[in-house]
Amino acid sequence: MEPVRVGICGLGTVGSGTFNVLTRNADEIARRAGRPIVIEQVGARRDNAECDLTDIHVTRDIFEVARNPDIDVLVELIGGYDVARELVLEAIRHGKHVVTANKALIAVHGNELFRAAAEQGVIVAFEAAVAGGIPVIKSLREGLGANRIQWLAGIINGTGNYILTHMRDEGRAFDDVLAEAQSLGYAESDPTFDVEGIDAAHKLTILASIAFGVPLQFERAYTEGISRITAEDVEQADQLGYIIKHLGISRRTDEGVELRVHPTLIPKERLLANVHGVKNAIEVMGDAVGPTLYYGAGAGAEPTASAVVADLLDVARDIATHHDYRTPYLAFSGIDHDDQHPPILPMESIVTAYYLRLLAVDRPGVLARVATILAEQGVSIEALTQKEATEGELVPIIILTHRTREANMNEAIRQLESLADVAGSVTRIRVEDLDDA
Ligand SMILES: NC(=O)C1=CN([C@@H]2O[C@H](COP(=O)(O)OP(=O)(O)OC[C@H]3O[C@@H](n4cnc5c(N)ncnc54)[C@H](O)[C@@H]3O)[C@@H](O)[C@H]2O)C=CC1
Ligand SMILES: N[C@@H](CC=O)C(=O)O
Ligand code: NA
Repeated sequence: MEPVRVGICGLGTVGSGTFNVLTRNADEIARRAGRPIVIEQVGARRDNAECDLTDIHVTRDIFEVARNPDIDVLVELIGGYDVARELVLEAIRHGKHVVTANKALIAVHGNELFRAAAEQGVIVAFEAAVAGGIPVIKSLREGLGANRIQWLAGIINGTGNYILTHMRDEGRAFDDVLAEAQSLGYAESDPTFDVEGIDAAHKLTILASIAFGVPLQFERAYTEGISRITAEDVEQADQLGYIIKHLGISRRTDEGVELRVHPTLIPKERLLANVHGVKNAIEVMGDAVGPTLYYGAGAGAEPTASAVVADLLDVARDIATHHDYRTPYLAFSGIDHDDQHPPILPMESIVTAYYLRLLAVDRPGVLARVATILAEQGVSIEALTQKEATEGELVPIIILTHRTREANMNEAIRQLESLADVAGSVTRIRVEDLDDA
């Protein structure tokens, strides 16, 4: 059969990994695809010493790749929103299939890109965009197709999990571990995307669309990062039998779909509590299959390349299939035209348990006043501990609550912070038992 001709744009961490995996495993990949997958052209600002570019047609103009009549598939690995969007739209206009690892692009511009691709009848594949090498998109979109998905929760940022793991286990400083994650090629070009939860929210947006059949709505995701987690909270969580992980959570309720990314206390014995370093894991609950877990490297050159090349194999197999008979981009047919899909819920309406830490003046009646405020908001307390005074006259109070509405918790925290007995702000970390697992 005719080879599939690939143009790779961007030769950084993932671009070089993709180049090398495709080259090294060319024979194995050709046997799987039933035809060779060949690198016809590379678009890169500069060569990369990791890649042997002898005999490769290299251009400094990535748009030349998008317009090259000898290219069947453009692989977009430059990252970012705007140029990547232009590049992919240009490739689609020229009838090319597209493979991308760019979650920012798919989460923010995906609805537009899929419309354009459907009009041209071309594939846009993006397995590498969520959880790097873990084939979670394929699993959700195809393997779990029989199920009504109930919820999914995952560690979906490798850099963030790497930082949390090494800070906790080695007592190292945040900035020091972040620099290491950057040097290993895990971090985004703007690492605030990793540490402030934006990258995880991009990925969760994509997972939720595929799980629940809703259009991509990144702007509705609640996003909170790991930069404010303190060693003290890690220690308190540990004493209570929990570990703090940065989770993306999406859940179907009677009212709509939750879409939230935030640090979360989870019981130490849960599988997700034991996912460390750059590893990612996503737990998916289906009504028929029950809980399933997907685990592996969430970032890095060759793990991510593994997903990019798997998408190229899918393109090679599906290239001759009419667009109407291919798997839909987001797993459900006609998401765009279907206004029956559930809404994304505002954060105020979610229901979860909470860990609270506050500093109070050590005088009679303080605990009663704290408990009264919580009770008036309908928040019931599971455990309350008053610690030894650490800061002058101030004592830390740690509270675990039962499940309650976020709006009630917001009001309770507002009132607690306005008490004369309470110093500074109240730390709030959500608690999930993931108890169907
Ligand atoms: N690094 C990782 O572990 C993972 C990265 N991704 C995604 O893969 C994509 C690429 O990420 P990395 O390889 O880590 O980034 P990178 O910064 O290492 O590589 C990007 C490359 O694209 C080149 N580039 C950017 N704009 C260009 C232009 N206009 N013309 C020519 N070259 C251009 C840059 O010079 C750079 O070499 C991003 O969308 C990222 O979010 C996804 C999963 C994992
Ligand atoms: N920066 C991302 C890369 C993979 O998506 C991460 O750390 O997870
Ligand atoms: Na993946």
